Amino acid sequence: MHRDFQGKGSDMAVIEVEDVRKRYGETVAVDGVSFTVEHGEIFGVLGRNGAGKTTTVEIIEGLRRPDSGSVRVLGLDPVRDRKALRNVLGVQLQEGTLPDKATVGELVRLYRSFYADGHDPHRLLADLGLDHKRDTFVDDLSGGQVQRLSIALALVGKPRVAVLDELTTGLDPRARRDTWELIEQVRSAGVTILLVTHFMDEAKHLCDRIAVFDGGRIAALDTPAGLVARTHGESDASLDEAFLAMTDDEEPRR
Ligand SMILES: Nc1ncnc2c1ncn2[C@@H]1O[C@H](COP(=O)(O)OP(=O)(O)OP(=O)(O)O)[C@@H](O)[C@H]1O
Repeated sequence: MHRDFQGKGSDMAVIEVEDVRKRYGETVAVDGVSFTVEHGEIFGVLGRNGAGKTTTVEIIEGLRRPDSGSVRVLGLDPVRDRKALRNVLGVQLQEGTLPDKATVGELVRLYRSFYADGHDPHRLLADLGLDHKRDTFVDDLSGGQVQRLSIALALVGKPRVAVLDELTTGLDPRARRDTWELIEQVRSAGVTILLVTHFMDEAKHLCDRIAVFDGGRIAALDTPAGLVARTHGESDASLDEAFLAMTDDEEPRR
């Protein structure tokens, strides 16, 4: 994996989101969201269903245009510079988007061919515990194996930025731990990671900072420990409790 950040200086923010807004008809999905993700960070995006996470992430990936505001990824505009971005951004596809009648090996080799540089498909599949499934059709994989394949496809092009959505949904406890370890290795190789998750233990374990989305806005942005301290002072409350306090409409917003 690359150790060098071949960018414009590693102190530059890798992802810059500034006052992004997006409506779908009457629904305000994203309502003035701003944040930056630094090089080498694992940045978590947490929030209840419908909080605006996917819309924000899809705007970062260039799949949707914001109504207003701006986004830069490694200095690139995700819509205008989509081609250039494709070479440096790895995206984990959602379940159901992979062709059923392709094998694991075929897909990883195909995705590898999209990039000038990349990981060895065999090695990557071995790291993800999928080497014995190389000749298996996507159709015949378990849910957890499809999930691991989607991670392989996001990483095979040695991206400098990876967007991982529901990273470990459907994985058993052992596979989750292995995946966390892999993500930590990917980060230590210099990859910046944006992680959308519903799992508090995952956010606490992996993320340097977390943005808590609520009603299309960022309700809080801090380290996992900082989020707990905001809502529960020095107590040993969990991140779950902090999250509930920050996103519960019955409670005063902090
Ligand atoms: N294509 C669309 N057309 C209309 N409304 C949409 C569309 N996509 C999302 N929305 C609405 O925008 C709001 C934000 O949705 P979004 O998918 O961004 O939230 P989310 O935080 O990712 O939710 P989840 O955790 O359930 O995936 C929701 O009210 C949702 O119903």
